[in-house]
Amino acid sequence: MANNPPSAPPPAMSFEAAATSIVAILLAIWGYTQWLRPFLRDNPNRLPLPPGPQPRFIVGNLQDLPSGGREWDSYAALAQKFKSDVIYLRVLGTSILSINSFFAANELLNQRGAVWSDRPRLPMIKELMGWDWNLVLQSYNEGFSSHRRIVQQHFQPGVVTVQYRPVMKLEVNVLLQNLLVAPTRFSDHLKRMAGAIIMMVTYGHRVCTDNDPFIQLAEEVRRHSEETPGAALVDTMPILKYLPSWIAPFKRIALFRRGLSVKMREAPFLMVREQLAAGNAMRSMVSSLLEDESRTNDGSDEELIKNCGGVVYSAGADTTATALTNFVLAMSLYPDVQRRAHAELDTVVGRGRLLDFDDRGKLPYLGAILKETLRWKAVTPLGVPHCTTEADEYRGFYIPAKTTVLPNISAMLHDQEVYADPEEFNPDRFIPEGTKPAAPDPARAAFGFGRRICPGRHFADDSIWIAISNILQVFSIQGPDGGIRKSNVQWSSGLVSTPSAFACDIQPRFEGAEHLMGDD
Ligand code: HEM
Repeated sequence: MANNPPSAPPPAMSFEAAATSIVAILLAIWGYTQWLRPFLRDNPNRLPLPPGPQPRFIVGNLQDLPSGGREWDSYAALAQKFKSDVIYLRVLGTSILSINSFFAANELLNQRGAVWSDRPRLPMIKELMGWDWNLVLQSYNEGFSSHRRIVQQHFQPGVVTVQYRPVMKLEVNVLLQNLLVAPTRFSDHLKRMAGAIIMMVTYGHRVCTDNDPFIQLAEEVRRHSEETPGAALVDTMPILKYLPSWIAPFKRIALFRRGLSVKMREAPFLMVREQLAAGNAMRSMVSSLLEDESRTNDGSDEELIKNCGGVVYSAGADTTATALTNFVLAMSLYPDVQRRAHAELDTVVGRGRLLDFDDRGKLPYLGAILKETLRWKAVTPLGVPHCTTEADEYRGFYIPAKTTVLPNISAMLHDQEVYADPEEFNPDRFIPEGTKPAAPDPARAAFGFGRRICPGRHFADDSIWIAISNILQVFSIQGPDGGIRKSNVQWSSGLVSTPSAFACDIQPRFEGAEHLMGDD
């Protein structure tokens, strides 16, 4: 038998290959510990996690995370599939809990507010885009309570009624005139009205033209915020934020948007400070805070005031304008609802004057339209994410500390058990009849929960009511010939979900209606 030649020794592993293997092993260990963490830490009784799709090794539920539009429906579908209103997902070490019923939201976010009211880290929007100053996204350790106290004080019901209602009436009158002159541009007019009210009460700035720089800035911010906070990969893998910009395009986008965040906070604030120095500032939230601050004279609160002005400006205008646009769409799709509203207005107020806040109690059907507007299409369908500060137990399930909590407001407002035929715009559901009680007020979910509940809700309620009631009093809204097909309108992702453009016809509904709209 011939001898086989001795085999060549295996080639020595190159340095690169060895390094790659070590990194891969370290990553696998990291992934494994991240994957196991919720079971190991703070879970002495080894409670199970809430129902949800089976996680995969290392990446967890990355592929199950809803994306690509209407994420609220995908979360609701997961809730149906797993027959549970709370759904647990784990993505690269981050725990996510989707809450899909008001019942669970009430038990967790309202009743256990001390633990369930923080905000998640959100590296994309807060650290890279620079929105960490914004109360809406602020954690407890980022100055939440001082910011919240100021905004709450300036938007409590007494202040809204006395100081802000006159501004709302004035700007609604401008809205009516704009709708009369250029009805097809209704969407711009609604944005302008919502922005103008906010600019006046926050900074004492009167919006006089469509080209107002602050309204345009707000619109630019809106155009660049069509992603749901927490949806970026860097939010679940914060380490990615250290990648250089040339291989991480999201960092270049974030840098551009950072500029908008700075402008939104700085520009109107500097305007008020200059006006105060010149002695011609109008009374507003920011001017009175600055005057108070100059009396105490320590200069330390300027940043706080700047932040509070910026948050009201960024949180208040877009939300209100979106609710009003949904209302216009509903009116053009449901002519019978509109006819009944017109009849109620003609009977109670007549056609001789514009209605006022005092008329509200006498107009139950209009009140029901407002509620149905907030229910039919949630303005913030996935709310703003909450975060748990410590581990908790719910219905025998273990909820890890630092879980990102997504309240599925849309699912709560479309719960078949609570609101029959939820896709239909039906204000009657809010009018009690015989022994049938009214459906629950959607405000219990639409404005969020617990310690983070929207501080602008009284203001939003008043401004939306006065706008829709005045529009209905003088105008009739119709879809274009052939009507609008509901399926043609799409709602965006993002914190605020706006409908895509649609056409409709808005005309005065009786002779002389235009004379009710006075010069402002
Ligand atoms: C239709 C109108 C509006 C809707 C549907 C709405 C909805 C919401 C929701 C769902 C939240 C999150 C609550 C939570 O985390 O549980 C929120 C927070 C907030 N809203 Fe509104 N909002 C509206 C109008 C306004 C207005 C007019 C203002 C102006 C004052 C405002 C200021 C804020 C602020 C500052 C926060 C953050 C509160 C915090 O994190 O502590 N909102 N809003």
